[in-house]
Amino acid sequence: MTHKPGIVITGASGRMGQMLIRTVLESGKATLAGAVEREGHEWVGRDVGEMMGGQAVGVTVTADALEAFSKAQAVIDFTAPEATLAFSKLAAQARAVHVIGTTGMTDEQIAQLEPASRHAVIIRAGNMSLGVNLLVQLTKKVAAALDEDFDIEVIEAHHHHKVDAPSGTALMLGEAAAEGRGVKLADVRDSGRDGITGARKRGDIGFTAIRGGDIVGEHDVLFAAAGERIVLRHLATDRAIFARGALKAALWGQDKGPGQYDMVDVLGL
Ligand SMILES: NC(=O)c1ccc[n+]([C@@H]2O[C@H](COP(=O)([O-])OP(=O)(O)OC[C@H]3O[C@@H](n4cnc5c(N)ncnc54)[C@H](O)[C@@H]3O)[C@@H](O)[C@H]2O)c1
Ligand SMILES: O=C(O)C1=N[C@H](C(=O)O)CCC1
Repeated sequence: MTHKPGIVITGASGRMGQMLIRTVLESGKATLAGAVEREGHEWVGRDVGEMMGGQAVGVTVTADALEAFSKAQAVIDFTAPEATLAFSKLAAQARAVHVIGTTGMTDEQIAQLEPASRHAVIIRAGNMSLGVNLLVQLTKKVAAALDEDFDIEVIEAHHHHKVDAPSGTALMLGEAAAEGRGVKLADVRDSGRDGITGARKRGDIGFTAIRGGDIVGEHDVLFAAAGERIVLRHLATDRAIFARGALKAALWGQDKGPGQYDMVDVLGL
């Protein structure tokens, strides 16, 4: 690729925002076309490189997302559900590829992305890493091979700042397990056990969320039967894996037609 797409990073000061900015700047495959933060945020009006504690990079953080998007070919967005919905409309207006890493969106919010996807490419995944997307495929296969004698539990662990549970990744894994079993996750989902819950219901898919310290992201899919257990596990130790996946998605989306895609499309899994 000779032309390097310009990429805007939203939520520039966030854990993922800063990792994405570093990843784009170091990639040699894209340019940093903008950095967006909330109105009133202390980084707005300042050079993003300096705010990250390094050299100036010539990109001033702005709260004017549409202005930034209109100068870019892609937007990488790891923020919060309400912000992502607003950004989807603006990215579509600017005809920029919108890569969405934000988790915790409700089904209603996800449905609201549809109008934007008629005009622009949207690539959304609760986890952008190669490893997790492979694990999703494995989970589907294992669930399809086993019957309900195997209880399926998804156990996830994240840092203490995380605001949504179960994690987006846990839900991807739960969806994959449900698909493998030929059921709808909504019909068998069991999250947040507490108190006298009664015995586990056969066929349910359970979720457990651990929050603590600086855990980047850990996911187990447990298949537990009488006398044996299978555990499929992914451990993330560096947020760079998510940022690399998101950049790959932004580049992949450049020659695609409007619509909604995920990392399985991007990675060809
Ligand atoms: N899909 C993946 O691979 C993946 C990986 C890691 C994190 N995530 C998700 O990414 C999201 C962000 O995670 P984080 O750890 O970086 O959180 P964070 O709290 O560190 O960062 C979020 C940033 O978004 C900014 N923001 C919020 N509303 C905004 C708005 N309206 N305009 C501009 N900026 C706004 C905040 O100011 C903050 O800087 C979460 O939903 C998380 O679950 C997804
Ligand atoms: O740090 C987070 O927040 C993460 N969120 C994603 C999720 O909800 O699964 C991916 C892992 C890190």
